[in-house]
Amino acid sequence: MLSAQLDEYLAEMNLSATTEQKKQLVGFVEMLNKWNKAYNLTSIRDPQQMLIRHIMDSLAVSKHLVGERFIDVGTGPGLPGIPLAIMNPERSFVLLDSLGKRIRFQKQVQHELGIHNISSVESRVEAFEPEVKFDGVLSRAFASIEDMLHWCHHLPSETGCYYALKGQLADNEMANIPQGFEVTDIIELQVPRLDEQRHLLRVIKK
Ligand SMILES: C[S@@+](CC[C@H](N)C(=O)[O-])C[C@H]1O[C@@H](n2cnc3c(N)ncnc32)[C@H](O)[C@@H]1O
Repeated sequence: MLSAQLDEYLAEMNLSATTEQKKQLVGFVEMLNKWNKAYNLTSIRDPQQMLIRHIMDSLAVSKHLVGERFIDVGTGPGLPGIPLAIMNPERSFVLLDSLGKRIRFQKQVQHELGIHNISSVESRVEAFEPEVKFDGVLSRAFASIEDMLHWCHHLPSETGCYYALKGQLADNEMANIPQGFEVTDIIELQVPRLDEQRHLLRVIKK
């Protein structure tokens, strides 16, 4: 059931996946569903809705990414980082969250599903000092854009940028982009079976 739906949604989004990648995406939904009862990972309880609201929602940004090294800050159970890592095996993803139980879940996903291009870090983002900076700093449902840019100012490389996954854009949020940063793109995203606004904001340091 889930895999038939996944095939349909991937085709609608014009994304192609190998049998192994599809197995991993469905496996991730199944693990979210199983661990959710004990770990409270997401308020969405129905696996079919998880597929739409978590997996496809994350994958909607896949074709807009540029570069090789990414960090997903406030990733929670690994969103959007894990679906993006599965579909972009040539890129690496650091999944950062301050809550230990979410990190434990991600490590189990990595182990059970054999995802080799992710590493999980338990830290507050403000305290995390990476050895090598990132081409892309991603976040979904993490903070206002203003706070995200303040807290993550030390993470992108010279040519790196921020990708903020947003629902409806709030005027006051857009008016509060801190000095020294510039929104270069506002991209409307389409997620199959989701009749809600989704946007991707790309921001650079000026
Ligand atoms: C609402 S959840 C969003 C999870 C996921 N990105 C998603 O889209 O479902 C926000 C996450 O940010 C984490 N978080 C909040 N403040 C943080 C900080 N300063 N540093 C690292 N993680 C933080 C929380 O532990 C939580 O898992």
